[in-house]
Amino acid sequence: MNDKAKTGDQIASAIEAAKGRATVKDIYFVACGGSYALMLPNQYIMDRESGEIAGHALNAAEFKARAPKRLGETSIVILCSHSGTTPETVEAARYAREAGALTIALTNDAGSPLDEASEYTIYYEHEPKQISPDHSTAVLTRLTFGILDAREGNENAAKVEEALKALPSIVDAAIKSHDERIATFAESHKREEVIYTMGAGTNYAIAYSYAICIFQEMQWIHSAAIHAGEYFHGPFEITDYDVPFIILKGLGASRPMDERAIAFATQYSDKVTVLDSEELGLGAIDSDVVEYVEHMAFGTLLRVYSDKLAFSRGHPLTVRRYMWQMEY
Ligand SMILES: O=P(O)(O)OC[C@H]1O[C@](O)(CO)[C@@H](O)[C@@H]1O
Repeated sequence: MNDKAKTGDQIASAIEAAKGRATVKDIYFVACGGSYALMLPNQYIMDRESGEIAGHALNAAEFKARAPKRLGETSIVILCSHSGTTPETVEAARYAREAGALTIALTNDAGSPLDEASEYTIYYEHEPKQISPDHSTAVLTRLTFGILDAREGNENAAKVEEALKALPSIVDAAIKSHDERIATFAESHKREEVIYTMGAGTNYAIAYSYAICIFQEMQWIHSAAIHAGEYFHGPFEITDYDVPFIILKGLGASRPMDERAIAFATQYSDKVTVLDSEELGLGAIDSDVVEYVEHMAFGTLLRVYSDKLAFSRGHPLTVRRYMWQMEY
């Protein structure tokens, strides 16, 4: 169990360090797999909220291979690895630190190689079927807004803190209200060989992590995350009456993209599962910031969906053929 007071202090220390830098031009959000997916909404936040600092979310190996020319003392590199051991992420931390960047790591494991390699570390809580301000994705959002506020002043930072406090009860209620739908989804999809996911804005991150971590990695179901705006530029050709999709409908700036994709997909496929932020109760969150937190509600709810699906398929979420079983 994580010490919540400690997480708050660690976030504050990292923000203080970011404030202390003479100039900050870039924040690189660097990780692999599920932890990389957590980074994507933060690039979105930087694009929407920062007038001075550019945000870049990158896979850790890509970050090092790309060797951004601007990387240096004007950079903050935020890394995340749940285990703290993913070699590419640890290596990225070392590389960024050597380049003079401020390195801030998020991990669930104190004393891990990532912790050792980074200047600042923030430990987070982990309970996939719940959300709280101390869960990884919320901690990252607090850090991003904290840095934004410290460097530029940000009028949405306080609203985000409030939204994160309101989120747990909204999500718990949404999970309860989906009880029957979760069971129906699991039974009706247990023999599917392919399930696509779709989203836009911050919710694309959830579509992506669900496709690569839940369907491909943990269920060995073929999948791909389709950006709702990109759907009409190739992927919609695979739509058919028997092709399943999960589509996330947000309340943010991307909602029209979601609506367009849902209208088309539901016309030609009989197997579209739509999760709507509004219907989940996210309408109660301040409309200025709902798009920065709604992906957390989708992520938590979908994790409950995957538990039930895994049970119906008789394929536990913990089984791997290759990951952690061999050299790769
Ligand atoms: O660096 P982390 O967060 O420990 O991730 C390790 C692995 O866990 C996952 O995020 C999910 O199992 C994978 O995508 C990744 O390879």
